[in-house]
Amino acid sequence: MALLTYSSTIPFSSSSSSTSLSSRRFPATLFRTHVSVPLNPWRFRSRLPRPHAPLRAKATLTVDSPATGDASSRNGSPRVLLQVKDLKAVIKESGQEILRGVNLTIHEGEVHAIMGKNGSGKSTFSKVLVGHQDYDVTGGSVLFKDQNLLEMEPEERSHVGLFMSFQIPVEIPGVSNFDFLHMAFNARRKNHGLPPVEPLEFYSLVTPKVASLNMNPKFLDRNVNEGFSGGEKKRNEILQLAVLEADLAILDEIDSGLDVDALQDVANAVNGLLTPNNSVLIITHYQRLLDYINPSYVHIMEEGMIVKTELIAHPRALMHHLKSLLAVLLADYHCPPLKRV
Ligand SMILES: Nc1ncnc2c1ncn2[C@@H]1O[C@H](COP(=O)(O)OP(=O)(O)OP(=O)(O)O)[C@@H](O)[C@H]1O
Repeated sequence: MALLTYSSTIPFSSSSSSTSLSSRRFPATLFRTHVSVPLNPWRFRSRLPRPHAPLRAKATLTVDSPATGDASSRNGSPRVLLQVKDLKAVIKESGQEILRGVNLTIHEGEVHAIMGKNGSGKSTFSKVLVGHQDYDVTGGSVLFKDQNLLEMEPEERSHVGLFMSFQIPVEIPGVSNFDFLHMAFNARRKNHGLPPVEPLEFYSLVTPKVASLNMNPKFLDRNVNEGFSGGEKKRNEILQLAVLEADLAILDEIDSGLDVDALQDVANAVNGLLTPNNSVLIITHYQRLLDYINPSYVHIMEEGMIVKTELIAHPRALMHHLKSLLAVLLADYHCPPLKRV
């Protein structure tokens, strides 16, 4: 396949640990990036059948991305949802340092994946984000939608739109799935100043989501996760995510223990949840989930730090990056934002 290779400077907002460039003005926010885009052979040989999979191009960053990002203030640029700077955390009991300066910026509309060896700190990072009691934060900052996440209780974090799946989902004896989802849904509405939704109306909202996950509707009557298989628990978590419509979903190893069919259902459901206004952070050991959910960025974690970030320029993500670039250029040259015509 022919390759069109070009070098360009694009703003890169996701971060790694070793740089802390200012993102205030345009020259400082630009990073030399080499992008290899496979030319689309189907365009020139239109009689050939089209492949089902989208063409993917990989961009290799030659300069680390900045720890900071200020895109929310730029005209038309995707809003920064999560901004983690130099985050350090220890295990409360032993004082052992696990996170040694994590930097990560996630904009709305992006899918980020964190990969890394066993024990590199991936799950600790996600648990620290949701405020797990086992860890103490010893340095750095975390802003979620411009609010200091580290000052919030775990429950508040979910109310402001952070959702996390668990490697081992919890069982809640005596509470049906339906009641649990209904309660969580109304709690979120209350947090947004909206009136509660009655059970009947909620039922009509939730059943299409159950169907889209290839789940039996009877499943709603069963107690939360009680007696569920591993795959059912994972689907149930994605159902919770779909119902709660989180702004940022952290999916910690949702692929572990799933067979191919369940993996596809879960991946399809996650893809179906993505909008230009929310984001997903996937934590995984395996590439296989990323074959079904296209990440915008893949980060590699080692010894409690993100040591490498790769931009995956599949068509949807590429559009997102181009939009960011345009917004940065317009803002720096004091142009009004582009309008749809
Ligand atoms: N609550 C805890 N108590 C004791 N040790 C812990 C705790 N949490 C994390 N650790 C240790 O911190 C290190 C990082 O663990 P973490 O679960 O974050 O790694 P991971 O990258 O998610 O690994 P895996 O891919 O195996 O899930 C490991 O050595 C682990 O044993």
